[in-house]
Amino acid sequence: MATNGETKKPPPTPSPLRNAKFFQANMRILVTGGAGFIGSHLVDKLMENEKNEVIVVDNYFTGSKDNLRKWIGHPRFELVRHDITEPLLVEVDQIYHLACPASPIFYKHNPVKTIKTNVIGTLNMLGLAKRVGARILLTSTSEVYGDPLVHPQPENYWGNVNPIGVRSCYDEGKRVAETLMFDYHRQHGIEIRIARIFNTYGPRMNIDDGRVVSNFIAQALRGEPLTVQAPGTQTRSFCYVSDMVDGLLRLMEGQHTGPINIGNPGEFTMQELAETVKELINPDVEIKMVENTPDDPRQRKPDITKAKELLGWEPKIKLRDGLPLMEEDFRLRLGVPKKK
Ligand SMILES: NC(=O)c1ccc[n+]([C@@H]2O[C@H](COP(=O)([O-])OP(=O)(O)OC[C@H]3O[C@@H](n4cnc5c(N)ncnc54)[C@H](O)[C@@H]3O)[C@@H](O)[C@H]2O)c1
Ligand SMILES: O=c1ccn([C@@H]2O[C@H](COP(=O)(O)OP(=O)(O)O[C@H]3OC[C@@H](O)[C@H](O)[C@H]3O)[C@@H](O)[C@H]2O)c(=O)[nH]1
Repeated sequence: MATNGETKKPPPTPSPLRNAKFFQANMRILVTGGAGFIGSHLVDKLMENEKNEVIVVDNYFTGSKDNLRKWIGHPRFELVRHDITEPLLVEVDQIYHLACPASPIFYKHNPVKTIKTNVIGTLNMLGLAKRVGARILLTSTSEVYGDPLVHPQPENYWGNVNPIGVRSCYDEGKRVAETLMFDYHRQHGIEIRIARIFNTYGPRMNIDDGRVVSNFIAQALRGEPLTVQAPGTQTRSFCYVSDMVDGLLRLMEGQHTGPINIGNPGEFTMQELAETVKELINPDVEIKMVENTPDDPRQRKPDITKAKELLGWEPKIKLRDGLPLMEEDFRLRLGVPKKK
């Protein structure tokens, strides 16, 4: 009611845009680290749903705008340069929290920054989730199992991690991030989801990322020796990125907090991986044994019983089928056409 003699104004008419298609979006989703390898594939999948608006925040340490170029300028998409060690205020319904360098070379490059990203960055994202009531999913890692003494690794295995080693900024950082997620869940009722991701590969990995699959493919295409780090008998299990994204979406949409292992249980020694890459991509290339780095886990293979039972998820793409898809992307980016 106007009490001071002014004429009462009718309420403002809503903008005509309110009725436009894009304003009917009913889920606003934040993806931290969305300019990186897994993050950008996740964004592609989220953007396929016309009811999603996607906001990516990234500091471009290991990610690139190029991974998101098809979405830049799209009305349901926003890209923000932001470092998650600083607070962030955005109104969102869900948070996929991926921001963190994942390649050992990059996460060891500035270990203090890596642990800040895992601890302060995760605190900031949990603070945001609490403030706006968003559900938050953390991409944790198989590295929380350290150099595992139980094989394959189920989620109830507590791990064998060196707390003062060169990898601890990452593996202990992710363990603290998981602790923070559960403390916010128990203390503040935040809806949480934790994925423990095992080695993932696919198109868009940085060519000089330093991880084993990208190294071997780039080396094979450049005609350089494949560098197997000694002893070469250490094992890993490799999941193709589309399978990974499918697992993350099911976890976010499902009813289980996790942690849930998401990975492909096919297990290979690094020597076997090198031989497979050689056979599929360049039979003329040499395989060379080189020195390893400290605390390299000797074996790793997910027990995915929980993912199968609770999420109805299991990987579909075998290593032999995934490697050629990644080869194609690397050939384009390196300018090495396939011989006829
Ligand atoms: N790819 C794997 O094999 C694997 C395995 C286990 C866990 N993970 C986890 O999945 C997530 C994504 O991994 P990826 O392979 O896509 O790695 P990536 O390095 O390609 O992507 C990480 C992204 O986070 C961004 N980032 C890093 N620090 C940041 C900060 N402080 N603020 C804002 N942005 C920041 C990077 O610029 C990059 O775009 C990571 O959390 C990683 O720990 C990956
Ligand atoms: O050129 C290389 C690179 C690596 N390797 C070996 O390949 C194995 C895998 O190494 P990567 O650097 O690809 O990755 P890691 O398995 O050590 O860590 C990975 O797994 C868990 C995730 O959380 C991490 O983000 C991811 O990098 C290691 O045994 C390493 O010694 C080689 O033999 N040659």
